[in-house]
Amino acid sequence: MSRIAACFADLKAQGKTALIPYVTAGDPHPSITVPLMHRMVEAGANIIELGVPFSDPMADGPTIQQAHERALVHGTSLQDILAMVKEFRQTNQTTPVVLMGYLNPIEIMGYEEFAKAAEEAGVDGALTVDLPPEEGMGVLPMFKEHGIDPIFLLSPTTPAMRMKSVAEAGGGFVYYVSLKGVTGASTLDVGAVAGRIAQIREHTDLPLGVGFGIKDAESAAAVAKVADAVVVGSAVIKQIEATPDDHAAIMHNISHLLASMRTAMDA
Ligand SMILES: O=P(O)(O)OC[C@@H](O)[C@@H](O)c1c[nH]c2ccccc12
Repeated sequence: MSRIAACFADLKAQGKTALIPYVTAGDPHPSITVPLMHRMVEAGANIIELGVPFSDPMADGPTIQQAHERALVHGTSLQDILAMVKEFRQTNQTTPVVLMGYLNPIEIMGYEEFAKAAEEAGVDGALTVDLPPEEGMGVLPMFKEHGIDPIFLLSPTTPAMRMKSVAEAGGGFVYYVSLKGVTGASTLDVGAVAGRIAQIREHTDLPLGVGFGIKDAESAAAVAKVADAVVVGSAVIKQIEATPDDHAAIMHNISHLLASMRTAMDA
């Protein structure tokens, strides 16, 4: 069983929902990323979404765009990120790590080489925003061969017919984008999300994660009632944005945010 499947099975047995924080690797400095990953697990994170910095993150709002820029200042590369995951795996063999980003850095490395290196580093999934499953024919078998679950996005505008094919092409979990727009939105209609989640469940047995616009304990708890996983990105990155030069404060504030979400989700 894959690490992601095991994680969801374990949570299901406990009647819990997965908490998935997103951080951009290398933001605000490469030295913080691995310790921050461990700290997030201690605070209650079940899966880590690790962003691969890219110069044109077109699905991201200003908060995460700036995270990419801060990480790129230090030249954080895909190779560096795989080394970070490897280091994380030295003391954590159970928490799944999903690389999250855009196709370009993977294309440059080469798909096969990436899949091999990612497997060796201990990566569990890859979410490439600009690779829709329809265009992944050459790539997806390679990912799967190396135990990398391809994670795909569904949106409020995805037609029912496509839900099934996207879910079939994917692995690990399905990521439902809660709204039309970019990351870091301030509005979240939990009622509308619940309706769409029910519809998606008719087409797949994969766990369903929801992201975009979850920013505090209250919104995390509300989404946890209808989904299998809650993804939180911009609210985490805002803690970095607040004190970019104070790593201890960043660790403390992110840990505090995630712990408050965990408590509310489990209540
Ligand atoms: O930032 P938000 O609104 O909390 O949404 C999660 C999101 O940031 C994270 O999953 C993510 C970061 N970059 C992305 C690009 C596309 C889809 C999702 C993402």
